[in-house]
Amino acid sequence: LSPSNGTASTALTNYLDTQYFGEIIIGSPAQMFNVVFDTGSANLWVPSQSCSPLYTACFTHNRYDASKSLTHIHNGTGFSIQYASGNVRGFLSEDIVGGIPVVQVFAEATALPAVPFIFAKFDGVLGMGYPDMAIDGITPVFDRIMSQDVLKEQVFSVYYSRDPQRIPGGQLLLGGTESKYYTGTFNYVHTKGEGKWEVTMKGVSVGMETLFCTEGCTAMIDTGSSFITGPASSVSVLMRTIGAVELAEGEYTVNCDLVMSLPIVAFHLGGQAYPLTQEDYILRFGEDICTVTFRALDIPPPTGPVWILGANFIARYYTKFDRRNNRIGFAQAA
Ligand SMILES: CCc1nc(N)nc(N)c1-c1ccc2c(c1)N(CCCOC)[C@H](c1ccccc1)CC2
Repeated sequence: LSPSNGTASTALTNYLDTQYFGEIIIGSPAQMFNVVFDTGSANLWVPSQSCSPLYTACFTHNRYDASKSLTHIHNGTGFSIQYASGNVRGFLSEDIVGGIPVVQVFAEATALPAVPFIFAKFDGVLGMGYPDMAIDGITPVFDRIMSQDVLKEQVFSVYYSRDPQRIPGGQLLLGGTESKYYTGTFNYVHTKGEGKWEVTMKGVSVGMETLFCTEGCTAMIDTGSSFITGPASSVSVLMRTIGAVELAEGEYTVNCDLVMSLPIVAFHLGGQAYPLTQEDYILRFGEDICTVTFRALDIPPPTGPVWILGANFIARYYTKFDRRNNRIGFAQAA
């Protein structure tokens, strides 16, 4: 993250269109980590040198070694965070983070469950959510950067490529938008104003019919999720409508020969429809396995019920997260 004309850009790696992450450095001398820049959470954590080697997932990732950093400041407060796909426990530390030097309180993870972190191609997570979402009331990285007044705009934009071979696999741009990653203009939707990257969705349509969320519902725009998730009741009907079969818990596949005949699924946000074609919501693993990138996921109140629009949505719609105006902008991704 090196600020130039009031913006700072980080290239992202795209792993199989399902994981997108970029590099940050922590401490002096610099220790490098791959992290997901995650709008669904608001804390920074990386695996810790003091994570027991019994946790295979720690063993197979870069670990922060406090004893090797001259700028490390001890904290030691307990930390635990819950994601839809797994949770992480550890303790707090403080050190210099990133190219834009911010002194940041972050968590050293000492308990990293093998499922799912053994599948993570990244080491840790850098939450890009609002401060209200931050565990232990820690000021998030982006808030610390905003308070340095180095950014042209108090926004950040996310490009996720739709082809794992494409270089770069994506981009996080702090302070503005990158014109080469979108076409047309931005349509904006205001956040629900509860300190989350959440908006009111007006409906989910399959083909010409609005079948779900017909009375309105909540959608989280989540750069940390691979897929689109929705309430199990809606997603199971959606899957039956497109002829998908449930493979594992909440996971669906379709016969690859039928992919061409699949309907358009559209998400109605802020007076605009955001359609996904079968190319956008089918992942082809090899010749004959076509998985649907919608997952059934019931998130209990008060957080849920909520639809989560993840990487496969963002790959189609270049997304601008606007903290100045508490709104999210979408444009056709290039
Ligand atoms: C980024 C943190 C996070 N933040 C939010 N808001 N939601 C969720 N679900 C995650 C999360 C936690 C853990 C893992 C994850 C995602 N993964 C997906 C990366 C998505 O990269 C964009 C990978 C994966 C592989 C196999 C099966 C399930 C998941 C590794 C494990």
